[in-house]
This record gives sequence, structure tokens and C-alpha cells, in this order.
Amino acid sequence: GIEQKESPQDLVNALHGTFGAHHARAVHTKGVMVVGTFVPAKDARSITKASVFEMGKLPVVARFSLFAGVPDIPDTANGAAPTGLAIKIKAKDGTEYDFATDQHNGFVVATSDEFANFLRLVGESGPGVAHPTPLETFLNTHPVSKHFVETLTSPASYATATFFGINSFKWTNAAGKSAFVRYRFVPRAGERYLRPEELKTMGPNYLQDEIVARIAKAPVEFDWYAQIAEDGDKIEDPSIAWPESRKLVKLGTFTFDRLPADKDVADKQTLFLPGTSHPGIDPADPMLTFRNHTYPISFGERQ
Ligand code: HEM
Repeated sequence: GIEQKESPQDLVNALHGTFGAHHARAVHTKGVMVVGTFVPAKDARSITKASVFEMGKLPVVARFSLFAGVPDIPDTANGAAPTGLAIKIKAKDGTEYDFATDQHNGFVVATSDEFANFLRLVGESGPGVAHPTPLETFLNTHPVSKHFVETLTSPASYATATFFGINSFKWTNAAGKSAFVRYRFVPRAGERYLRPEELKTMGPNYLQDEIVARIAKAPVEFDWYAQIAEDGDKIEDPSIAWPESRKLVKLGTFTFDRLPADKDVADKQTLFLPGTSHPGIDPADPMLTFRNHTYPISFGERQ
């Protein structure tokens, strides 16, 4: 495995150090919750024995969010991207299947230790700091991270972005055959992102307001796919995307059709744990296990 110097609490502290201390999510703080259903696709069972794919239609809660750990950040600000989509499927046996994904195919760095370092550099490179800032110096020697920040996009709507699971899982089917997979959630509405000059014309809550208005008129749908790794694809390095030529297996469809009855209660009480094991589904990237230890710390601090 990969050695970790920084603990989950260190990462929560690093997030607060960069974005500010408050009693809300340490990152992806500004968000909007939606409610709906999941319907599995039949091909899912060819690659996993997970029972969630045998239960028919199931209830789902989900949350769209901006990246930054800043509660009132404008949807148009630097730090809003990459936006996130977290989903929880509530299975009939009480099991919860959770995902927390974002808009960029590939993480900004490879490990949780590097993420702590990156967050501190962002914190040291705010307005008024002389150029090159510590962050600029880092980016000039780290092409993968530089590519990440230079290729961030702003969706026209939360319903028109593709969201990526980024970290790898090992899936095992009923015959005992395993494959490494990464998730993606593809909008039925089609992808659309804003040009910088379009983004400038948008209001500070444009994403949040638009998704609420859209769902009031018609359901918002995403298809869930597993991208299947081939030999040589990086399993433990989430900063390296797998080639687009890799096979995609459709796993099912999410339909978000309303808001939760009490949105503030739902937001506060919901914790997504994206690195949980289930029969047929095992985390294969140490960052997933790390995330499962980190999110509950932030959850505890925001109760
Ligand atoms: C070492 C790496 C990471 C750390 C330390 C980290 C940390 C956190 C923390 C502390 C939260 C707040 C949890 C809560 O209060 O409920 C959070 C939320 C979130 N993270 Fe991460 N994260 C990491 C990697 C990732 C990656 C790779 C993705 C995308 C694939 C991601 C997507 C999200 C999303 C979408 C949320 C919001 C969940 C919600 O709406 O409740 N994170 N993260």
C-alpha cells in the first residue's frame, strides 16, 4: 500500500485552514439536495454480484455542490469548480450505496498527503501574495495538477455536467470474476458548459436556482456507467484518467424528481461514505478508504 503521513483529521484541518472554519461541510459546502429513484440496468450483473442491482426501483437522495469549503461562495467564483454530485441509494435491506463524484475526470493530485500539501499551498497563495505564489511554483513543476486547474469547466446546469467517481473499485461478479472499474454519471439532458464570457453574465446562485426550477418542471436523469480498466491502467493513482477507449458498462439510471421535504434537515443529516465495501464492490484506491475516515469527522463537526 501507499504510506500516509497525514491523518483524516489533518485533512479536515487543512480544508478549514484554506477555506475557513465554520460548522458546515469542510469542503463542497454550498449545495442543494434532491430526491428521486434508481433503476438498475441488466448488464450491471455481468460485472458485480452486488444485490442492489437485483432489487428493482429504489429510493435515492443526492446533493449537487460547489467544490470550495466556503458556505456562501458565488456559483460563478473561482473555487466553484469542479462541482460535485453525491448520491445515496437506499436498498431494501437497509444497506446504503453512496457515491461522491465530481465534474473532472481525474483528481488534482495522486494521494491524500499530496492533497494536504496542495490545500496548504492554495491557502498561502491568496490575493496580494507576490508572484510566483507558492501555488504557481508548485503547478509549474507538477504538470498533472497544472492540467487539472487549467481545464476546469463551469456547467450551464447541474443537469448538464458529467460527474466522475475518479477513484477505482474492484468489482466481482457471481462467477468470482473481478475487474477494476471507475464510475461516471452522464446527464440525459446532454453536456453543456459555459464559456468564460457566458459565466460572467450569470448570477451568484445560478446553478442552485436553475436545478430547483428545472426539477419543478420535469425530472432530471443521469445514466450510471462503470468504465472498465485494462492492464496497465493506474488503479491507485486517481490523478491519471483511464483512456476514453475503455469499455463502459451501463449500470442503471437515476431520476431526481423533487426536493426533500425539509432541505436544511436533509442537508445536515446526510453523510455520504463513498469508500464503503459491499459484496461484489471493494474500494481499490487507498484514497477511498481515507475518504471514508475523513467525511465522518466533518459530519461530526457540522452537527
Ligand atoms: C484525500 C482526498 C479527499 C478528501 C480529504 C476529501 C474530503 C472531504 C470532506 C471532509 C468532505 C465533507 C464531508 C461531510 O461533511 O459530509 C467532502 C465532501 C465531498 N467530496 Fe471529498 N475529499 C477527497 C476526495 C474527493 C474526491 C476524489 C472526490 C470526487 C470524486 C470528492 C468529492 C466530494 C463531494 C462531491 C463531496 C460533497 C458530499 C456531500 O454533498 O455531502 N472528494 N470531501
